[in-house]
Amino acid sequence: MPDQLEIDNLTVSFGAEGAPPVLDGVSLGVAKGEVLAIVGESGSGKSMTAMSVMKLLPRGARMKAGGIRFDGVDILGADERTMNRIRGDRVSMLFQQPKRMLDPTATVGRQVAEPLRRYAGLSRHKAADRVIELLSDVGIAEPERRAKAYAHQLSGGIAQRVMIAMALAGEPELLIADEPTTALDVTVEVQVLRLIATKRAELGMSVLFISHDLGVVSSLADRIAVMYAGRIVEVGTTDQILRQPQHPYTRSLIKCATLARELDGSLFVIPGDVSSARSITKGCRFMPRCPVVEEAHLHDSCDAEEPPLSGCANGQVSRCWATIETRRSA
Ligand SMILES: Nc1ncnc2c1ncn2[C@@H]1O[C@H](COP(=O)(O)OP(=O)(O)OP(=O)(O)O)[C@@H](O)[C@H]1O
Repeated sequence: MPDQLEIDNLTVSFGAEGAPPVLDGVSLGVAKGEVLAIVGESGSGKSMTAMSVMKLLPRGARMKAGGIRFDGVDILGADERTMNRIRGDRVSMLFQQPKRMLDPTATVGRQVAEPLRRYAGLSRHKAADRVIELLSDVGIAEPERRAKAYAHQLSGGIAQRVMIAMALAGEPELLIADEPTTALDVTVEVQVLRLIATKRAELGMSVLFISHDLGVVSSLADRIAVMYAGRIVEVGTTDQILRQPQHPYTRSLIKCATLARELDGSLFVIPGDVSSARSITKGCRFMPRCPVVEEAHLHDSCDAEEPPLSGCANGQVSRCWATIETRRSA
């Protein structure tokens, strides 16, 4: 059965012709009911991937190649009417700054009711009742009182619960969550992650979850895709990625993750800078920061040619010459 969401060789650029793409040949699939996390440092292309699925790329972005299909619908070829229906009904999105996403001039109740009236065609009265059910369903105490509140009267955690209520109002088939807990403190973050996991199980929806932190996604994701400088560098089940990471970048991200920090109390930062990596057109983009290139004596290979995404028998794939060498000699 084909995946519910299929991203195939997606390439996106900004600026002058010939500028290095911000997404370079990204291919990913999300099966129905699956949680796929995309993880990588800031600037790796996670949000661009998510916005491409919603066909909401910023002005100036050029899609150069590739295709996206959602439940068989060609997203890139779809007209605005089809896209509005998909966005309003079948695919919902959660963002990092929930308070900024809410309209400061309208009550919570009015904002949650809006999609119910517009897409589900509920009467004002029925929508108001449904709003209270939805707010209560996402764990908001005193939903009648909260429905009358404005965004500035909510904590970050309650605002994100309101956004989740809005996102789930139409019972979407796919939820795209772009760093939805980054602005929240740790206790609230855990609650929101649990809420997303519960709702995913209840509704049987798929989730594309974006984060810079492997620790955050470890409890929620079925599979993890690791991105670096516009490229997918590793994909595997959550267990494979956390227990047997193949790519040195994934191993560095594991060291950076909150879970690892909590265990040994130290903060790890990957040495070097990601900013120029996209303009590396010949060799491995991670090579200037790679901790294994010297010890594996692979400098020439890594410098000469970008490694392909290549797989183990268990389905895990990664883009690293050292891993390919190890597999070859095993
Ligand atoms: N409007 C824009 N104009 C030009 N370049 C952009 C624009 N938006 C994003 N980019 C480029 O695309 C790259 C990928 O951005 P993206 O937002 O997808 O990264 P990300 O992995 O989601 O990081 P973050 O967590 O910081 O959002 C950025 O490094 C930036 O250089």
